[in-house]
Amino acid sequence: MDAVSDSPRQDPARDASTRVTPMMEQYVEIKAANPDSLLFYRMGDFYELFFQDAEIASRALGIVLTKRGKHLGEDIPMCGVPVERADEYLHRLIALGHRVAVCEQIEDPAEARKRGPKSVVRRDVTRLVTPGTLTEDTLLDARRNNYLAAIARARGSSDDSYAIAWIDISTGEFGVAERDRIGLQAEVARLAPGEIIVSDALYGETDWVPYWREFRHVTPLGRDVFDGATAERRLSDFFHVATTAGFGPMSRPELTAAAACVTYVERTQLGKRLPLSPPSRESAGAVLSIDAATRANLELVVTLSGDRQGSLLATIDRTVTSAGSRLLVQRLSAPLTDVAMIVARHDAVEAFATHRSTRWNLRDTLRGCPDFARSLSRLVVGRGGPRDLAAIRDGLTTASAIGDALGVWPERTAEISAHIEALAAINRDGAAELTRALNDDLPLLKRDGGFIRAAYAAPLDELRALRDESRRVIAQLQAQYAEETGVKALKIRHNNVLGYFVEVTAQHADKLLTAPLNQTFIHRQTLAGQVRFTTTTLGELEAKISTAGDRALAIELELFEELSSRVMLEIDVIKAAAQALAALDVASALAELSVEQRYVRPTISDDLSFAIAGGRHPVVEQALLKDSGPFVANDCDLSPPRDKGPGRIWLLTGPNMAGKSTFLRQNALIAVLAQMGSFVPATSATIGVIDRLFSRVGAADDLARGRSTFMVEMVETAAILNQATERSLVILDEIGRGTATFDGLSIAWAAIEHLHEVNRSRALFATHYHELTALAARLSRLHNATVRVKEWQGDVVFLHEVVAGAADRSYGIQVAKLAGLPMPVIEKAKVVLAQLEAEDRMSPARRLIDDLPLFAAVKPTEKTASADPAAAEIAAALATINPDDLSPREALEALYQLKAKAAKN
Ligand SMILES: Nc1ncnc2c1ncn2[C@@H]1O[C@H](COP(=O)(O)OP(=O)(O)OP(=O)(O)O)[C@@H](O)[C@H]1O
Repeated sequence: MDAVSDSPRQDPARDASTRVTPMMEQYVEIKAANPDSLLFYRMGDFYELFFQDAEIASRALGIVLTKRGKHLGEDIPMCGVPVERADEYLHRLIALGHRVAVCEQIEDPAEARKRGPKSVVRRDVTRLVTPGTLTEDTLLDARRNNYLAAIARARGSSDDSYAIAWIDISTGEFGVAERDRIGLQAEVARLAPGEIIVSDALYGETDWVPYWREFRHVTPLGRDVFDGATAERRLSDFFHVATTAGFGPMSRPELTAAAACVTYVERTQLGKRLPLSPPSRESAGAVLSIDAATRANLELVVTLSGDRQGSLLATIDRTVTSAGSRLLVQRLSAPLTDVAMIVARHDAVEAFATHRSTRWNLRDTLRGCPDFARSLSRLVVGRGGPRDLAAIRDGLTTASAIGDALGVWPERTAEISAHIEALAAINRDGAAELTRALNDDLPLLKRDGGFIRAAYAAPLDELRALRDESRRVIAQLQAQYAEETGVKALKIRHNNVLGYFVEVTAQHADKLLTAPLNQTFIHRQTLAGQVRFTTTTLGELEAKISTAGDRALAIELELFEELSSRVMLEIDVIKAAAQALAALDVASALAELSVEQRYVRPTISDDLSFAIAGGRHPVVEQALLKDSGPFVANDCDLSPPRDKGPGRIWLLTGPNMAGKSTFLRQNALIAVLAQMGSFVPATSATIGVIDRLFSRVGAADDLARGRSTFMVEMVETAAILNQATERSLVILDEIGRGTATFDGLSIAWAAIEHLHEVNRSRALFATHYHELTALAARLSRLHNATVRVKEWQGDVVFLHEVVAGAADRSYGIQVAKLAGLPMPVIEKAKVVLAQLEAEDRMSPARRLIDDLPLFAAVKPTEKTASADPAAAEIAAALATINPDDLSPREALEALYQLKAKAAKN
């Protein structure tokens, strides 16, 4: 967006000969200080936009573009939005990628008038609105965190390292982590920030430009924000601490990213100190790493088309509060890897699952609990209203009630007890004070008044009585005037221009305009049908009413500040209580889900087991329930054979539409659910903790980055083969499908061997290349599985049962028939297929599978390794390699060396 001052016609300072109105002078000065934001300039009940801002906003918002006077001889384009609807317009502008500077009147217009008739009301920008720094409920999704993320880089001699810091200013959450480039991108995918800030330098780097393009809101910022040298000081200043050491050790890029976040937040909130928690450092490996492609493919929190509906999240979300819903998203996005922590979460879910009445009571109580963490943040930045205080009151009351109820629950687990402790720390007097102070029905804005309960503050009661009394007197006065004038229809009315006035219809006006009544009634205004008057008594009454009203409001506003500052004193306790309630909501919601959907508690272990009995796909199962029928449960066992060595790979073949992709995904989803602390859709599940989850399922062109479908597929496959470890779970669906048959087959073949021999991950591999099933004879941990179908009168019937063995054919033509391809096409296809199958018996691919020695170029299987000296040498070399310590380049180098060794022998 161009700055207004960039345009010569908009900068009056450049033409000293031209006189500029004082208001325009003020506008231009403020706009010049905020060149990259649209300026909402407050004028009475409107925010006005001028010049280029007006043109942009009128187009974006579909509002009328008008003119207001002249500037340097040209019309000034202008458009405006009413103050009470500003949030709605802000939302739309932010969503379109604009930033908005909100400029308020910071003094009473009466003060300005005192300085002279031509003085302009003082104005200043009170807030910069950007996508990552929103606090208003109307601008936020209640069920998702809205993160601002800062990315900082530290140049290394071999590899650069990166840090990401993230803040949700509406809840105060603050996290930081250091990662390599791939890990960083995985974190960004997990957090899905509303806005990313980066240094100008990193933003402009050719290598990074395509990545930034994937996001709607990336804000490049100057060196001062990303300066590593001042980072520690800026961070400790923000938290008013002498040093950041108390936050735990942080690397230089982490400090830089964290400091960039707080500096940006301070800038956009113009110095207001938000109630941020100190940065909590997330070490690599603490959570299950899921790269962006896998996250998208598995549709964890949104579907591939970006909707919540249809995602795993939507399927499992039974939370009853917004804060609970947000925590569920966080947990689903970052499953744990620590066995004890996962087990503690399962304990809590089990306790609530087995005790129905406790669960139901808890959920009932939580249902009425407002989103008080967000109210707290609004109060701190001075954007809170009476309803936010009420939310704190109700939140604290709920928290105390739940703390009391669960505090005496004999079945509470260690994790539940920790939450109860947080609830017990609440100062109950605070909630009681708010209850005494606040009315039941509250206005949205504090300036509307009327939110303090009667009998809470004596001076307020007196003023209100005076105001109300005067109103009664007005009603009496109206009756008295009607009597005196004989005009029954005489009314006393009020508007903002005249204040209180006497109104009669035109036909009675003469009476009041002539003696003797004109002694009392002073003419003010004549309209088409009515004539308006005032009287001395009415004027006096009006003054009384308005001063009483103003003074009452002033007292209410004072009390509001007093109550808010009392709340601020307890900020940490209130935040901890909100978090505890969210965690209890999640645990009881997952319990509700497990009972409702027959999920079971998984066994989590430290080994490499992965044994699912009767597993179901959570999303497909619920979708099928609604329309077609029951979901067929299937087993999956990738545990190491005889419980030794690495896990297995299942090679899944089967006709189209049989359910291969569903099976692959369901096992990945079961792992995610288990490690996030949920029960799982199965009859039993044992899972050795997975460090990284990879999936390559389906792909679309990535035209934005100039990649074809096949290229995307290969990039994702390369990432898996370069990074997966023995602890990883890999899901590969139809590798090689996007290219010519032989190329595809060869790539799929080599990928399976690599997975088996080098990555040694637990893996599921679905393919249409039935030739690959022959590999099971040579790869000891490769297991063939297929999805059963029945042929019935020339048609195919899908049984969706996964059994040991290999599929013999694809039934593609039968599926095509089901899809409604015209009969002549089907018949012709059958003829072509018969011909091809006859030739295929002689095909080079067949011969290759039969002839090619599978392990000519790779390490032999572990079974024979010890007997063969060459194999032993390679095994010894391999033993010195720790894949986790290798960069992709080093891994490739190591692989070349191993191949060279194998070739030499
Ligand atoms: N276990 C199951 N029980 C019941 N229905 C299932 C099951 N698995 C899959 N289905 C149904 O079959 C449909 C096809 O499944 P899926 O897409 O997994 O097949 P596929 O074998 O991967 O097909 P293709 O090879 O054509 O990609 C699903 O949309 C679902 O409705």
